[in-house]
Parts: sequence; C-alpha cells; structure tokens
Amino acid sequence: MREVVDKLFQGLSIGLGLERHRLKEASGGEEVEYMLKINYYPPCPRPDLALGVVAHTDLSAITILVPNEVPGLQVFKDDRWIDAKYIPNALIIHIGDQIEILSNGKYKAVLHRTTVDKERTRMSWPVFLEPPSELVVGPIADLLDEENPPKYKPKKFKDYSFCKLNKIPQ
Ligand SMILES: O=C(O)CCC(=O)C(=O)O
Ligand SMILES: [Fe+2]
Repeated sequence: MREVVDKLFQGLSIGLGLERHRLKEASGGEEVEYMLKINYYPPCPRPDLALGVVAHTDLSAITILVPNEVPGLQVFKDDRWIDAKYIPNALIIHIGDQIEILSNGKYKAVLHRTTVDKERTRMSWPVFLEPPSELVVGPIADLLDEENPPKYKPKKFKDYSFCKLNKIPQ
C-alpha cells in the first residue's frame, strides 16, 4: 500500500513540474491518514429510481478503491455519466478535493456517484488518504504567480471537512 501511495503522489507531483515528494509532504507526509470505509449497496427493485451514493467529490487527497464485481460506479466527464468498468484486481483511483486545492485547480477532483443493481449486492472498499486534521492545506506556492493567482483559501483540513459535511461554503 505504501509503495502505491508514494507512486501516486510522485506521479502527480511530477505532472505539475514539482519535486516528486512535494504533494505527499503537502498532504501530511508520513502523517497522511488512511480512512477505510465499507460501502454496502443491497439489491434494489427499482434501480432506475435510486442511487447508491449521490454525485460528489471526495474530501480526501486521493482515494484508492476496491470494488466487488457488481458494476455501479459512474464518473462525470464531458457532460455525461460514464460507467467505470469493473476490471478484476484493478484499483480505482480518485483525485480528491485536497489535490485539487494543492494543485490550484490543475487537477480536478472527480465527480462521481453510484447506481444500484436489481438483483445483486454491490460492495466497495475505498481508502481515503487524508491530511491530518490540523494541517493547513492551500495551493502550493511554487504553482502561483501573477497569471496563476490562488483559487482556494488555505484551510485546516478539519475546517474544510466541517464546512463540506455541513454544506457551508468554503
Ligand atoms: O462505491 C463506490 O464505488 C464509490 C463510493 C464512494 O464514492 C464513496 O464512498 O465516496
Ligand atoms: Fe466517493
């Protein structure tokens, strides 16, 4: 898990022209928290009328998700919902809000939702990689200049989470 996490942060840092440890450090370094959630979506007689989870972006920096074989995850791209294909043994990686903020919007947190199945139970196991609650997260200074002013307010992760969960503007 550690190697996968380091590789993800490194690739994303390099993509921004930053030193490879930068995004992990800005997300808390070795203090990054791993929050496992277990989603259980029982069969639904009217999948056309229900969703598993409504459209959202994750609060995390990065999410690493293991799904079972029942498809249901959809991502919003080019103004439409696209089904994420189930690929055995593959991990699904989401960019979350904190990477969007750190990158000053160069990376976008993925908008996603889940559908439910008429006969089968869907499950998923996302691990949310989150900054420690007291860490202030804001756009990385190296990415800012006159043409690229900060688009997000630096904020403690716990305050960002509180506002998002209580639907208070950031
Ligand atoms: O079940 C899934 O595939 C996604 C779940 C999800 O988006 C979440 O728990 O944040
Ligand atoms: Fe999610």
